[in-house]
Amino acid sequence: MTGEIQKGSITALIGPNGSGKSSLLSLLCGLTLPTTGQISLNDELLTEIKRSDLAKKLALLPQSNPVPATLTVSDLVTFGRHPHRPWYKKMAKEDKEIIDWAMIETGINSYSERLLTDLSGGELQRTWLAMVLAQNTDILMLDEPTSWLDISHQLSLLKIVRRLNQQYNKTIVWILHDLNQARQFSDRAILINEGQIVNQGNAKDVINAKDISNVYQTPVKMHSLDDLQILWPEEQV
Ligand SMILES: Nc1ncnc2c1ncn2[C@@H]1O[C@H](COP(=O)(O)OP(=O)(O)OP(=O)(O)O)[C@@H](O)[C@H]1O
Repeated sequence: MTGEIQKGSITALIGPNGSGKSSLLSLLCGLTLPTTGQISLNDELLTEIKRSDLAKKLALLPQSNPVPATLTVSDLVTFGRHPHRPWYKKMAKEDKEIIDWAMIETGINSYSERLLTDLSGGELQRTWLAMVLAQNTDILMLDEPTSWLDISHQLSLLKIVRRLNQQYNKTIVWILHDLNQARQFSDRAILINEGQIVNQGNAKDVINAKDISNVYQTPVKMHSLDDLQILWPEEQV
């Protein structure tokens, strides 16, 4: 089945553990090569785009990142500029402006000189997001960006990403395990099961009780809460 990510949209990759979401994201980023099929970006085959050029078009926030002990917040965000300047060149005014912008957009500018090891989980995740943002790409790929965050920090991060999409027309592809959040914060969804795309389209259509029950092998119902519709497991303990 052919899958499509629409420019300027937020697309959620959803599916059970081990269904192939991270593998698909890795393929979309050119980190792994497809054994069959093709992936193209704006009509150009991904395999024909130089890695250094690809890094100017898309940025990936992986699922887990080791925390370098001696680095500060601004050091890490500066790494985001790497694809845009050779290691031997000093940072230009434009690099500094983009780094400052990324830190302001993610709300981390007030602690830019703190060590990464001194940050809370929520602060650290926003710092990683700022680093990815400093890469200044049109496309952001985020692998489970809200895992390990409490509900308030999850919402804060989801809102930052949605603002980046709406204000700067960033194309977002993210993996989210919370199906209600995926439904609420994404325009589109791709439902994956056992390495296959089961359904794709408008997030509100794809994330429906019937398909989710089937794919996750867990009966769920859709409930209305004010104007919000939420999925809830049918069986309560
Ligand atoms: N490097 C690899 N070599 C071999 N098999 C792999 C490799 N990476 C992942 N897999 C397998 O591919 C399948 C899909 O894994 P993947 O990590 O893409 O799933 P996922 O949907 O992202 O899962 P989760 O929600 O648990 O993160 C799994 O069965 C996994 O064991």
